Amino acid sequence: EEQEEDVLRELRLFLRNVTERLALDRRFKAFTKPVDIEEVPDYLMVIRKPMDLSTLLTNIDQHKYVTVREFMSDTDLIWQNALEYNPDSDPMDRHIRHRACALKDTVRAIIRDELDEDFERVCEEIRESR
Ligand SMILES: COC(=O)[C@H](Cc1ccco1)c1ccncc1
Repeated sequence: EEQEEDVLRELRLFLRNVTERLALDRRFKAFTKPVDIEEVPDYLMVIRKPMDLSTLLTNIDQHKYVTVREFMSDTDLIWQNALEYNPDSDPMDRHIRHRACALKDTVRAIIRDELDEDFERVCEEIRESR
């Protein structure tokens, strides 16, 4: 009902704010847009589910996320894909992996500090009711 839509609207505002703050962080530049398949032709053979910050914003606007947990599953894809596709010891791979780990830690810290657990519980109840 209307109160549920108010909750989901507030969820989308929170998720947009988090995503935009991540996209402004220079460390996460490589995560702002989909990996360029022309530049990396084998990417889709290695990575089954690409994800990036611009796609998160599109998903938010398409009402894909009803809980923060669902949003976190997609943010986890971003850094997990980077660790998987860039596993070597050369400096480039080490650099993107360090940034991937920074993205993981930053998202978790924001959610821990800024998400009220009662709010997420209400979102989970809406999810289960649908
Ligand atoms: C999330 O970004 C990536 O996984 C690409 C993979 C990639 C390899 C070559 C071109 O792009 C990346 C971009 C920048 N620096 C390292 C790796």
